[in-house]
Amino acid sequence: MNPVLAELHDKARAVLDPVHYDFFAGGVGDEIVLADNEAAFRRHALLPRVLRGKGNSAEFPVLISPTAFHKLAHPDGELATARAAEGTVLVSSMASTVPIADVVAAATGPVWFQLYLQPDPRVTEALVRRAEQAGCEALVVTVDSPVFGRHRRDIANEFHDLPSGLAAENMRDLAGVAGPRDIEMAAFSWQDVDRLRASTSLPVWLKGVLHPADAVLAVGHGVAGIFVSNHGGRQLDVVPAALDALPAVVKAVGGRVPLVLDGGVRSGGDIALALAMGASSVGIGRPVLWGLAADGEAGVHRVLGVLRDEFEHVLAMCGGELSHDMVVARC
Ligand SMILES: Cc1cc2nc3c(=O)[nH]c(=O)nc-3n(C[C@H](O)[C@H](O)[C@H](O)COP(=O)(O)O)c2cc1C
Ligand SMILES: CCCCCCC(=O)C(=O)O
Repeated sequence: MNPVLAELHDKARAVLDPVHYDFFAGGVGDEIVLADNEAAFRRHALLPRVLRGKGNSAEFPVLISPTAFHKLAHPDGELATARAAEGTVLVSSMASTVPIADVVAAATGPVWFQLYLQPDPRVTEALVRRAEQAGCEALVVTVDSPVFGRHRRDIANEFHDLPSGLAAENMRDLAGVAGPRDIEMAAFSWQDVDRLRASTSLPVWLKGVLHPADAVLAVGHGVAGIFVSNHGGRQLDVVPAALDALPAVVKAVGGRVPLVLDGGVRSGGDIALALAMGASSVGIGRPVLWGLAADGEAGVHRVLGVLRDEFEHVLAMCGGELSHDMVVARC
């Protein structure tokens, strides 16, 4: 891990309420997948190419993945994250503690809205209208959560509710219910994706696809792109690391839509590996939360800055381009 990210993580652990630290840090079950997401990067290496006469001209291929409840990390919450995002796409969680309109107003770059489809279609519809009116540029539908993940740390800590004064602000005053509604998890189908696409002109991405057959279905159902993700090891503890699931999805999709690799990315080298293995970009979750908890907007800015700097350095060292033939197993 980049040492600046490690330092921010240590500071976040020190300043956060331990219950909230566990909510952010924890995963499902025995946290095998949580650990494996990072370990998978250590199982691969890059063979750099030389004498290509190319530098580090690529765009910064990093998105901020959606994470809930930023005001648990810092009083400025998602406003600080949005201000720090600086041109990087911010995927704002439906479970944000700041309303989406205020997140977009504070942002310096594009904001996409992460959506859990809701059993009451009127609630989903109202959320989509809210995201559109706020100026979000895409919807990211999280499809890996038919039920809540079972997080042992949260169960042991009896962490069930937000502290008083905090709420999932996007859930306020929807479909006839005054005040914030609960976010509900439920099983949906491809028809629900079709219905959502028909209801909006925004591009619709799916987040939480691991099986290549689902990736092919997603392309067939007209999605704009796919997050290859196991939700940062928070949903099911028997799945592969996100990076290990990537190659089959890359092969199945064959370049028809962009793929975001999300889970365990902690350095510029990790970003380069994911790109060489076929991702178009990567998503980062917890490092942003550590930066936010440690130092608010400046902390998130620092996280993005060190990743940008490290990625550019690695890319220059690799001859300015990354391709699948450069990836080898680490012995
Ligand atoms: C505290 C926390 C809250 C999260 N909240 C959401 C969420 O509201 N919606 C969602 O789709 N994913 C959510 N995720 C998953 C992230 O979007 C992302 O997939 C994951 O954090 C990536 O792994 P990483 O933390 O190793 O970078 C959350 C993850 C964490 C750690
Ligand atoms: C009670 C609302 C929970 C929002 C889901 C947040 C999430 O996805 C997570 O991983 O945590």
